[in-house]
Amino acid sequence: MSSNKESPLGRPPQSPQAVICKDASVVFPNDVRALRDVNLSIPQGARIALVGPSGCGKTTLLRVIAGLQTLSAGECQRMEVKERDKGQYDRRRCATSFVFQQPALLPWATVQRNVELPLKLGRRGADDDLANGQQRVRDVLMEVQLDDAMNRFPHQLSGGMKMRASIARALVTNPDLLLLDEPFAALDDLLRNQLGRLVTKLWRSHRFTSVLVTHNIAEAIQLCERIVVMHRGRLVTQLQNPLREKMESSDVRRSPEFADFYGMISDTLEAAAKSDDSGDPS
Ligand SMILES: Nc1ncnc2c1ncn2[C@@H]1O[C@H](COP(=O)(O)OP(=O)(O)OP(=O)(O)O)[C@@H](O)[C@H]1O
Repeated sequence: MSSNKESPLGRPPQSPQAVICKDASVVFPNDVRALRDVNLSIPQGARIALVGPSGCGKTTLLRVIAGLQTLSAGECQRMEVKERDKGQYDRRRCATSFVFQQPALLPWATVQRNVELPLKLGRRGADDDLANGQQRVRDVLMEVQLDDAMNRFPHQLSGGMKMRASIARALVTNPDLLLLDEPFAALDDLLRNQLGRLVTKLWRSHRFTSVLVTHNIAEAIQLCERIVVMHRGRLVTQLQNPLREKMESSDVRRSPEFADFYGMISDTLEAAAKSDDSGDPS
């Protein structure tokens, strides 16, 4: 018997895991084993980072979590969301949005048109009336501080502005799950930090579950409560971020705890790489 009473937000109070992967494996047709028996649970509202060397399977795991990649074995479940829509309770699959390294904005459309695109394409948006959708676009552009640039075209934006437009486009559908695949890798450190702070601010107000793929250990520590270290398709270890209470403070990077945790992650990565050198076939 279920005790799923809806919370005031219209979501069930007891559905703690947003994603559960059990023994998930992916073998591509060219026999590359991109994921091997991955077991991963992601609580609702958590922020998880996937780190590891190039080719270790981070993007493949992200695609599995999104439901875009078929598994060769095992399973991956995403939460079902129950929410009130026009007076009726409706079950739907969790809404997922992606942010990629390339903002991939349509060059012939203004920022406003780019951001409203998912509402036009998606089922959820189609249910909204036009006025609501347009208000939502304005709200989200305000949140990413692009409201003044809504009538500009992508070629009239800086790299950081393009990325903010891409983040706005991901958030306009109010996703339950936000998947970020090296979103800031092409940007300089200053912009990377600014956008990291923006994503944290947006997480505070929207409370989506997020999974970040990054090669940047410092970024993983500043943006995520749990760091998942991968190597050759396996989860090597999952580390709880001991700095999670302080990770938003601007001087956290100068603290000894930051250096310790950074060192622990890079030691784990190095140890995994050494196991390759020693001929460990796993
Ligand atoms: N569609 C595909 N067909 C065949 N092999 C693939 C495919 N996609 C990925 N691979 C291989 O699967 C492995 C994992 O790739 P994946 O992109 O998940 O790694 P990654 O950790 O995200 O790498 P990077 O950090 O370089 O982006 C790699 O060996 C890659 O070459």
